[in-house]
Amino acid sequence: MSAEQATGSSELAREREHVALLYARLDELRERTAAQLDAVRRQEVTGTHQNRSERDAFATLHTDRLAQLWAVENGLCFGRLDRAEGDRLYVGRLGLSDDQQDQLQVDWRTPAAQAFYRATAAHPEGVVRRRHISTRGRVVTGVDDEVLDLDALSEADKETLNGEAALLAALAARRTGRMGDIVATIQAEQDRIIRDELDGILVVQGGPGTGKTAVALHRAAYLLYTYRDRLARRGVLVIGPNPAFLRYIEQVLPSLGETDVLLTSAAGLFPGVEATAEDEPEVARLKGDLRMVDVVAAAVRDRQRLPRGGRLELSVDGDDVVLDRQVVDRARQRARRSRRPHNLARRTFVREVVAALSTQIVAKRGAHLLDDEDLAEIRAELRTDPDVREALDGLWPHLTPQRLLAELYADRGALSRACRDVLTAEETALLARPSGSPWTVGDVALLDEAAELLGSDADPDEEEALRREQERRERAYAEEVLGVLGLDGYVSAEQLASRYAAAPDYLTTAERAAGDREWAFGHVVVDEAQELSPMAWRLVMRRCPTKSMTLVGDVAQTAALAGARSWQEVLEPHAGTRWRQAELTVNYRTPAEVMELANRVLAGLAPGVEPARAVRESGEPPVVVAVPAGALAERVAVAAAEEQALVGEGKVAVLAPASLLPAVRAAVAAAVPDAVVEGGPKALDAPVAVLSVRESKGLEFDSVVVVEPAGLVAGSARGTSDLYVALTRTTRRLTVVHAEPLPDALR
Ligand SMILES: Nc1ncnc2c1ncn2[C@@H]1O[C@H](COP(=O)(O)OP(=O)(O)OP(=O)(O)O)[C@@H](O)[C@H]1O
Repeated sequence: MSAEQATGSSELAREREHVALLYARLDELRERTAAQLDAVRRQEVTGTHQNRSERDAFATLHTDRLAQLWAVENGLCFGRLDRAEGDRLYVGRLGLSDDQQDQLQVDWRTPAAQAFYRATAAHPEGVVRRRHISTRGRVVTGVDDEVLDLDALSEADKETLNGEAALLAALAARRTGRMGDIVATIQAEQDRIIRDELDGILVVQGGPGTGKTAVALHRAAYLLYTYRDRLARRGVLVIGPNPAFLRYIEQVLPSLGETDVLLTSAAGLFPGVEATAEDEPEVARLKGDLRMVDVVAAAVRDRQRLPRGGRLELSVDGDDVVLDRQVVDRARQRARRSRRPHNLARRTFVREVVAALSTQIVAKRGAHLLDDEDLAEIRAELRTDPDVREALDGLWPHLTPQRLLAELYADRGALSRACRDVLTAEETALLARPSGSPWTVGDVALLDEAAELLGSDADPDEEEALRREQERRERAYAEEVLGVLGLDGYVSAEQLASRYAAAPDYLTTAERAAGDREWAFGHVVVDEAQELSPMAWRLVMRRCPTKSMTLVGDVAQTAALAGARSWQEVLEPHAGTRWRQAELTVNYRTPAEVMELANRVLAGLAPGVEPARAVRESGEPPVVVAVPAGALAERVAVAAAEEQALVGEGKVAVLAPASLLPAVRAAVAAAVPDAVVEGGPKALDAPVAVLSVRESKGLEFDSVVVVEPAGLVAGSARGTSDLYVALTRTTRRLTVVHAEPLPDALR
């Protein structure tokens, strides 16, 4: 054994000892928290409502803490800083101290840990040595040192250096189909974004593989840690491009110890609707166009009608009454003038119509024979009369956003009235579809727009009845409690009841936020933000009135026709110039050999955009295979099988243009028995997956087979972006199979 190896192994032994101490402490805290939770749970469930709510709040607290303690099992400690003052600071997934309050390690999000990510030899920030500690399970497997200040190192310390960069080791790892966290190897330009201030809109622009997704998720964890008071109650919303992508990233935040985050795709942003379908690209573009604001508003007004034929004749309890155009028109004007949303303004409309009808009845029955009570009774009768209700529903129906939109799409007449002066006849025709069609992603923003104009979902009459019933029950319960406690006279039943009504419920913040369209999040993170349409941006802005947001994306990768071409264009209507932009410039995913090819596509696509610098080479240049047209799908299947054999436990993706997908899927399914040939979350776990480029957004694989680049380019108006996205999904190997001539950039 050389002297160097000897010091290396004694350093290893020293870190093993410290890490064992950390795990022992972790186990102790887990046991203690579990015991506390157990004790809370065993408490008697009887007692006052306040006691019960306190008990539940403690139970939630301990459960969250326990979840956090379990989430940090892997890689609990990953670094050490030796500082110029002579002390040592261990950095890990959460802060730990012993019973004497001596710090054993600090959380990676604390200000003290910042130097672990930012210190360089030029700016050492008081750090002499940075040590990366690698572990497998609970065992330390290696230490890797960077010396930032050689002068400050003692002779003995100089001899304890270990080589090999932790970052490159992390990047060379096989892909598992799930994103991992990068706490141990966050780079300085990423750290600056992660720790940027909470307020305002931060746009993170970066090429493929620059860590935008990783940075966005770590920023969410950092913000929740640093601004806990402000964010824990309101929660953080993370929006990703599709369900497969959400599956891909869902473990990152819990592994960082954060649970109060709602992850959703654009399809899930309207509570109660799961948009399962996709529109044709042209339809999606139209639904994302800001002109739809006027279309939805016109559709709502179109449901506020005058009687067909000028009058409606009704019979109320034997009395004939007439609802004519003039009466309805006056009621409609008053209701519209209230400037309240449609469903709330309906109250005014109903009141006006009922007043007019009751005047007719009073005149018939003889005004001098009726007192106020009779009048109130007539009005109540009118409100509940089935004929009157039907007439009111025809003239000013109570509407949910779903009903408004579904009925609009299915009714050519209503559609052309709503789109008149706004859309062309061809555009209007694009929106038509049969009733009962599934909701599409493009509908979500329109539903939200409609919800704003319609107001509260519940029928106001029903809502009022429900509210009264709940109040009655709360009062009855409060009276009972007062009786049992013998508190009569000290507290009134009303006071007690209002206490109950204000008591919080015990869902997590994320659970409560998920079901509430009007929930205002404390911070919103949007990944692949370039894909959102102008209509979708209106929805997103409504979810965060304080406009504290992190938007990450790449305008060179935009696939949606309604998506962004520039950040200024997207944000102008919502924030003017009040937003800031940061750039990520290093590609951690795609090897230099592949980027050389992809950057030629980028140059034609976005001439001004500086390509990201690939951080490593794989030593494996891309392979281009030309085949006769008839043999394309079979050759792709052969390539997929070969790649599967080559990457072993890793992941292979075949990315094909939509027009070729059916043939490629059939061929690959026949040649590779355990391939998954449809998109969606299942594809992540498959050794070989066949996907459209859209389905592969944001994901990465050890080996990628790109099928027919010319077909990808011709496949949509943003086809060149699709090709660029496809070429940049690989972490190691790239094969291009084509029958048509290659696009110029790839020749
Ligand atoms: N500092 C880092 N340490 C280790 N791995 C990193 C680091 N930064 C990024 N990576 C890895 O690089 C890969 C690409 O990151 P990510 O998916 O976040 O990039 P992206 O910018 O969102 O890419 P795209 O726009 O192509 O979807 C991931 O595997 C990620 O874990």
